[in-house]
Amino acid sequence: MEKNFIKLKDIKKIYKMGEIEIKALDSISFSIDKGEFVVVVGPSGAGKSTVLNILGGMDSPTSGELIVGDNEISEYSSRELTTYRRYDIGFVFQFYNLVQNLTALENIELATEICKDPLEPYKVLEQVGLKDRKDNFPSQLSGGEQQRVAIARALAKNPKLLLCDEPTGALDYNTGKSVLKLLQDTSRDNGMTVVVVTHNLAIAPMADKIIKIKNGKVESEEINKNPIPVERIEW
Ligand SMILES: Nc1ncnc2c1ncn2[C@@H]1O[C@H](COP(=O)(O)OP(=O)(O)OP(=O)(O)O)[C@@H](O)[C@H]1O
Repeated sequence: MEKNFIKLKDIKKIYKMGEIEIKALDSISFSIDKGEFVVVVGPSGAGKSTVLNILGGMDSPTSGELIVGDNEISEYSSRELTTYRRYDIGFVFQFYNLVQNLTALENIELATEICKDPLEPYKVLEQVGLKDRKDNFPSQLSGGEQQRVAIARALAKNPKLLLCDEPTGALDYNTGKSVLKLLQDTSRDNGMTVVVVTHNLAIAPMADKIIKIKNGKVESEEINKNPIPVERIEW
């Protein structure tokens, strides 16, 4: 595992709303190794989504540094950030965000069209257990299946980093578990660096590293030497 592949140093994010300043992130520092499965957990409003958006180049810090590999992302222009989002980052959102008039396979193909070194869309669909559903539209798939397509779409880009914002937020208990298992297996089997943001502290034991965030600060950072397979976690 490449140590400290991603580094956040004293990241602050202040949103100005007229006279009012909202400190979403108040000097956040932590690092992520290559291939690590990281869970970022904290209560609503803690700053989790802001961390994820900065990691993914969707937002820029007010101050501080974000380094990914040898690149200082926090210095990037908006054009460079576009390239970074396109080539280096896979996103998985709570509500899947699939294109409704494209099939499962077409959704994945569309994403790979703008990439440098994508994986074969059908193979990735097979990997997430959905090859038989390739010609189905999102409305013909269950929530869990749609989220699997969304994960396949993110993975097919062959990103350096997979970012997931409450990926099980819209799923029932067992479906949520199987989606988390897919993410955990993907990290293990493909050496993929995965960051999952959630308010559900119960899933923390499945992670290699747990970052707890509260009021825009890192409350604790814990390395888990023995991550538990998600199927053995109950909540
Ligand atoms: N674009 C924005 N403009 C103004 N304030 C914002 C903006 N985005 C986030 N905030 C504020 O920053 C703080 C952190 O928000 P963030 O969405 O990162 O929290 P979160 O931990 O992801 O919460 P949740 O679990 O509810 O999604 C909140 O007080 C939020 O209102």
